[in-house]
Amino acid sequence: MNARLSADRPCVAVAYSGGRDSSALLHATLRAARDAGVQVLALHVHHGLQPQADAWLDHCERQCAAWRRRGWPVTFVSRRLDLRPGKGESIEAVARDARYAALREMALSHGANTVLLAHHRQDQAETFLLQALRGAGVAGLAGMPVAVERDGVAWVRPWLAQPRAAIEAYVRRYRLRYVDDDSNADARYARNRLRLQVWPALTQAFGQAEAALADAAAWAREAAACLDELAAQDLAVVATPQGLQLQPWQALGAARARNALRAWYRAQAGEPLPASWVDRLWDELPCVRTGQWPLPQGVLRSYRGVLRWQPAVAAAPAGAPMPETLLQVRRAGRYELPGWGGVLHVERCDGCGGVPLALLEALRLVPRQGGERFQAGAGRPPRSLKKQFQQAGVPGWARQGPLLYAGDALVFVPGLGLDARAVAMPGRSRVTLRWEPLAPA
Ligand SMILES: Nc1ncnc2c1ncn2[C@@H]1O[C@H](COP(=O)(O)OP(=O)(O)OP(=O)(O)O)[C@@H](O)[C@H]1O
Repeated sequence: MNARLSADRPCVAVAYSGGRDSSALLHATLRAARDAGVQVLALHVHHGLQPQADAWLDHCERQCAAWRRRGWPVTFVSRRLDLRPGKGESIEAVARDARYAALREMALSHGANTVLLAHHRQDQAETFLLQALRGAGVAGLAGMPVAVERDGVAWVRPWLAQPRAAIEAYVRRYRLRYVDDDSNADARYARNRLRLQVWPALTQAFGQAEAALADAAAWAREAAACLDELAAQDLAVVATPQGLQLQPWQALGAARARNALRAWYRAQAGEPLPASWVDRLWDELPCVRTGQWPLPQGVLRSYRGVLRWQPAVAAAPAGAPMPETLLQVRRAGRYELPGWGGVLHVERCDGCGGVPLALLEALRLVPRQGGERFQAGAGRPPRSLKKQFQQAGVPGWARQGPLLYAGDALVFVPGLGLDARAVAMPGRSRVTLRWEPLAPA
């Protein structure tokens, strides 16, 4: 049942599993939408994991059809998933990610950019407890946000402050029909063990547990926001485009420095730094002048008081690629050189030095062999590469890229830049070069 949505009426989506909570939320949303002239999309995801999933989809579709016959503004949309978790992947996590992706895709393709989820106060309290039992920090203890914008969709949990009992009362009051998910009794899942074995005892001994734990999550959320702000202020001082400046970073003191490190790493690597790594780096960085710490997504390297992040390159499909020996550059852009483990960036710079673009038409890419001489600036003598690297403070691992020659003329050295003799060459359409090394996967 996929009635057409009218383009000129606002539209909101509800993630409708068919369970008690989302059935109540969809019902309440429809009652409000009916009078407000809003259309409602009921989005159902069939995970394809349990034998009953077909019956749940069927129930949801029929329930929406019944509401629609009553004149309620609902449109049912569903998506079947074909989940194939990789080795060692948690099926719960794979299903959750795929569910959110499917909900997003269904909502956006039907013109809704807000999706309502039926999480309530007990869900939030449980999340807080589960995070605490995993030893989470404040960001984890903060639990779920009431509203968050992600990938073009506003995910909203209008009932996050509602006690579970209020939703049960609503379901009784309107005699709503819903499906029961048997997997909720599966004790392999931590949330189910908490719900079945711990929650009844906890609430019996502490009557206010649900409200108190949800309040604690709200405090943690506020604290996490303060820590993010503090990290941003500290990083404005101790982080530069080169990396984290270790001396001022240590001077922040343990708590602030570790908080800043976590935020800096997240910004660099796009994922959180595990707590054990924060401890390790805090212990080791002050004692090591030059060091490297390989992580799954790349490598952290310290050199001359600066901590840098080098992301890993994607693994080559078959064996390591051979270093490229020739490169034709006819326009500005990004030239990937997997054999050299990096990317050459060619950027236009008319009127600001640089080398003529025409010089780069047939570049030779050559490894260091010793004895090369590089001229760092106009009027300065060419000197050995080794001396130039030392003087410029280029760490050993950043000296690995290819030397670029036009004929026999050295044009560019990763870490040092353009040779002044090439810069002196006449020609229009000038460009600068930049080498971005990528760590091996
Ligand atoms: N298969 C699904 N299809 C659509 N939305 C879903 C699905 N599963 C979960 N959701 C949405 O995510 C919310 C949280 O899901 P979760 O499984 O944690 O809760 P639940 O207690 O099973 O909720 P409900 O009682 O509504 O099924 C649900 O209330 C619903 O809004």
